[in-house]
Amino acid sequence: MQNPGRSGVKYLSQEEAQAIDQELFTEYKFSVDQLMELAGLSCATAIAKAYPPSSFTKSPPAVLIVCGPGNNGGDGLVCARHLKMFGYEPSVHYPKRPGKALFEGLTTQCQKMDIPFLSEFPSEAMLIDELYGLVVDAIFGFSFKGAVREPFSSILGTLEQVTVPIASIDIPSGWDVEKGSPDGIQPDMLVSLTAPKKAAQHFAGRYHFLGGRFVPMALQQKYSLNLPPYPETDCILQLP
Ligand SMILES: NC(=O)C1=CN([C@@H]2O[C@H](COP(=O)(O)OP(=O)(O)OC[C@H]3O[C@@H](n4cnc5c(N)ncnc54)[C@H](OP(=O)(O)O)[C@@H]3O)[C@@H](O)[C@H]2O)[C@H](O)CC1
Ligand SMILES: [K+]
Repeated sequence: MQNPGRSGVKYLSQEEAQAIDQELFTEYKFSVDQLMELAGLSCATAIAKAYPPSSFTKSPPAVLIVCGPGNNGGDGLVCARHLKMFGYEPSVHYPKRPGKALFEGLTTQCQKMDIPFLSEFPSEAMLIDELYGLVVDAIFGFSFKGAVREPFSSILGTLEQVTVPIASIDIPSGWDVEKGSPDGIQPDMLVSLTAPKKAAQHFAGRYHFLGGRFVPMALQQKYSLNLPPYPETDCILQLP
């Protein structure tokens, strides 16, 4: 087996993560909506496990979800909807919206569930700490490359200074997908989808979960993912 992580699970290169993603769509005929729903539900479930509403210092448990322009941002919108169902009070910042029906639909669903969309990102980290007990980072996933462009570089600059925990979906945003980023945001939680990416080896937060229990066994074997067994019917699994 190549490149096994601490739990024996394989840590994927950017190219492998994108190849598996493509294969799920082209060969296995999943639709993006299907996998995004399962990915977002996994993230909300992991959050509820690590940060139950009772652990928040303020009630209602307010969560700020920052969504980026790609599918990672879509996972964030799905996560926001499920968090609301779980009793949290999510607010979304979604500054760069792709003009696609999938994302418009997810946005409408959130709006109709009274999830506010903030037009401006709070400029001060202190303000975020005062208003929210958790930040969900759904800005970039495994397709991120190069230097961060605006408006996300300012947003990530602010997030580097917040003291409330950050939960990152799939990759801590701004991190090189393989090498990580010692100067970037340092999330308290990482939910790796399908399988962890190489950057996850630099994750030093408290909670690393695996989510997205949708990879057929033949595909797991083709890429030697060596995924640990999920407990019973759970959609998430905590990695050591
Ligand atoms: N198989 C799975 O596990 C599934 C995972 N899902 C989630 O999807 C993401 C990957 O989604 P993808 O759309 O391929 O990419 P990203 O969300 O990472 O982001 C792409 C957008 O980001 C912009 N981008 C890239 N680099 C930069 C940068 N340096 N600065 C600013 N913006 C950047 C890019 O913009 P362009 O201008 O280049 O077009 C893209 O718009 C995966 O990580 C999971 O979270 C699926 O939901 C389900 C299947
Ligand atoms: K992310």
